[in-house]
Amino acid sequence: MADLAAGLDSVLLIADSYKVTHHRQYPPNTSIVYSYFESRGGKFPATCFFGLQYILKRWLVGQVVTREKIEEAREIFQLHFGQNVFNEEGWNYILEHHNGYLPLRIKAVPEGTVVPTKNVLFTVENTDPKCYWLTNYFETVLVQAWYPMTVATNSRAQKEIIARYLHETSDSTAGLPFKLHDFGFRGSSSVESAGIGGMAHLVNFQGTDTIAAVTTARKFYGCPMAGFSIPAAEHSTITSWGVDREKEAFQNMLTQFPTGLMACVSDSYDIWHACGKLWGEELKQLVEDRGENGTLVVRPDSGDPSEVVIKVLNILGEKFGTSSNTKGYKVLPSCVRVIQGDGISYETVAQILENLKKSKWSTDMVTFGSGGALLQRLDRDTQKCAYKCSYAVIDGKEVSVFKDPVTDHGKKSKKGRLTLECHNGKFVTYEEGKGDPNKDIMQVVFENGKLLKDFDFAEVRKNAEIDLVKKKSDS
Ligand SMILES: O=C1OCCC/C1=C\Nc1ccccc1
Repeated sequence: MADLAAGLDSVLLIADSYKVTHHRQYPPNTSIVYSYFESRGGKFPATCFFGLQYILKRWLVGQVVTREKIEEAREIFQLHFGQNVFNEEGWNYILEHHNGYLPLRIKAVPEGTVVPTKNVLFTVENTDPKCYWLTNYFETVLVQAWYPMTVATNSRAQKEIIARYLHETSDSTAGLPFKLHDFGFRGSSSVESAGIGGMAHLVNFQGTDTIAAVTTARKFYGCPMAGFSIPAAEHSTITSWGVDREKEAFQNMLTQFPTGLMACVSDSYDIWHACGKLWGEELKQLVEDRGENGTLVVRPDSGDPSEVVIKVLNILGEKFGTSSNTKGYKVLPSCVRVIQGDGISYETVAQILENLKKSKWSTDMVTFGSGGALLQRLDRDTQKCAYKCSYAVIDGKEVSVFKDPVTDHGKKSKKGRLTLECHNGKFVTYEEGKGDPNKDIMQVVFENGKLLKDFDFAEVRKNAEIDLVKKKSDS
């Protein structure tokens, strides 16, 4: 019996089923199919392009077509369709004439680039006229780039909000990279997607608890350590001491981690008592005497985020004292801070920061954690990501290809060969080959099975930087 477990790593088996039947459906003598990927619009006006390189390296680069995979696919598709629709000849041709390398050319905007929606982001075409059917075979896995780019876009939008409030209410934006911590590992749909999405968040920030994100960045973007975390409690490590020993549990955290940052979830029973009596009185001296850079980060984890964060700050301010920064906002001594990791999303973070500002607290006193909203509560429609054929060569004649549904002209697709150019800082997509290929921002990143451009994470982060941080004038 064939090995039933195989197949989960075969490039022949990562397409939607119907694509297996598409080689028979194009016009006779089709020699080129050229398609493009865009964000047609959606929640954010611009998309931070990220994650194509992961897909290329994970699935398409190298000698990905083998005799075994062809045999296996033939067997699986015979069972799956109950008839012979598999393009064995086509795949054998790739194996025999291209030595298992995929004869495709992919041009893409540099990873991390922020591009207004409705612009081309990458193009795909076959480089061997016999393999016209290959371009759209890989739509399925290439369109999955929607996920990392949408996470990066959503995460970046929150960075802009936090940066604005930091700029308005604190002495420095230096802490910005650690202001939104990834809490999303458990709420992700799989370890792989947590790695991809967690890595996308790290394009914009440096705080994460999603270990898969740093391992994925190491493997696919050459980044030895893309994100950082600190010693932190969870409810079990506090509640296991019993309701009458929360103080002992807190004291243990202070003695086990005597220097640096340490976070302690403090809402197991009564956060007001925890802040006012335990941290603010009985353990106050220990908190203030912690070693160099010793900072206790109090973590509420329930209640209305706006109300709770401000009330926690007010109690801690009462107990540990406050001073005023150069912008006139309240700051706590460096030995204590707050992290709010419950209910944080693009929709709520602005409101919480506005309430903080109204209460005259510096944004620098708080860090945020975000889980499901950061890595999971998004879909392909958030940025309306789509892949469409815009050009073909049939019987040796070039043709523009498009759709324009009478039932939704928002789904109208672009025509012809596309280039993306930048004119006085504005991105413009040229259709019908009317652009200047020498000015195309899109670069060939993949050709005939080889990765031609390997982005490292630092380059991606630089491309994705937000304006406020770019302007040196604001420090
Ligand atoms: O609450 C959580 O849910 C799930 C993910 C991790 C997590 C908290 N971690 C943490 C890290 C650094 C400072 C504070 C908390």
